[in-house]
Amino acid sequence: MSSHATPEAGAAGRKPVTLHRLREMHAAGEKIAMLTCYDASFARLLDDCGVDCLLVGDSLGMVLQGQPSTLPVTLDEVVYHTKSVTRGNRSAWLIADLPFGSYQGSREQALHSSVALMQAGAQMVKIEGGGWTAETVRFLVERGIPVCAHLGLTPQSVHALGGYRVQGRGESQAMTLKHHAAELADAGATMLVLELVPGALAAEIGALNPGLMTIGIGAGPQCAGQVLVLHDMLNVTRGKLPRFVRNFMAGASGIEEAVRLYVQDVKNGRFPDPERHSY
Ligand SMILES: Nc1nc(=O)c2c([nH]1)NC[C@@H]1CN(c3ccc(C(=O)N[C@@H](CCC(=O)O)C(=O)O)cc3)CN21
Ligand SMILES: CC(C)C(=O)C(=O)O
Ligand SMILES: [Mg+2]
Repeated sequence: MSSHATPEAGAAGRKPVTLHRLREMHAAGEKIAMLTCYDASFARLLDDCGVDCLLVGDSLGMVLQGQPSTLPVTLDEVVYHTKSVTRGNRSAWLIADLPFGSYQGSREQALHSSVALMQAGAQMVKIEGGGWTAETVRFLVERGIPVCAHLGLTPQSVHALGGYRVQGRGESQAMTLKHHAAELADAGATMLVLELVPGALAAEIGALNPGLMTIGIGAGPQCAGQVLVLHDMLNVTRGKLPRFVRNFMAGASGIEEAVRLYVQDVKNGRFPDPERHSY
């Protein structure tokens, strides 16, 4: 198991990805490649393949635990996986999801939950929803916690939304989404995951908020970056997958090549395909 890499060197000896570096990439038009990650072994592999950001997503409830939604996931569970990912990761930027029920109670609850994630090794927390969340985002950002917002299909609200459906269709829904994005940007969010929204709307939100790095999942190619659930892009997930997923194992010799292909195709704009993976 000997390695000739220096202890602090990650993918091809890259320097740690910082918020400063991500902003530079964004300004230069270099796409940000993000994947979900839940354990130390994959953290090392994804980091070695040049994935910019790892997300300890509450999707772990579905892909690791077999739950029917992300709602049963607890803060302690996300903390546990964040600690594992932190140990395996060397240089990728590490984001952890605030799970359902860990931030809605009060700004103080959101702070306590975020502290737990940051102490587990996260460098940024992700919070679902718009409107009331803006004041929580401001509270966290003022206290030194970088925040990624999440709009569009917010899976913790699946029962309120009536299923995993495309969001922001129609003029009034699109207006609300744009309004929420602007409020979150003003509150100090530095990233924004846009899930299952029309590509044109995602592009518009990015253009209207140049300080906000938009990360799309089923939101078209005109985002600052892309994210997928690891098990989906590695063709591990069984059953019907959302149309925005591409199986990167097809045409790859193994997991490492599939991940490198993902990074490459996000960077050069070949993923997502505006026809097949967008709405
Ligand atoms: N494995 C996994 N991958 C994910 O991307 C994911 C999760 N789990 N869990 C949490 C949410 C749920 N997600 C989903 C689930 C289903 C669709 C889906 O079936 N979408 C339809 C579009 C429906 C419409 O047109 O309104 C599709 O065909 O893509 C999308 C996102 C995304 N997230
Ligand atoms: C799919 C991403 C954006 C997520 O929130 C998760 O994996 O939980
Ligand atoms: Mg999530």
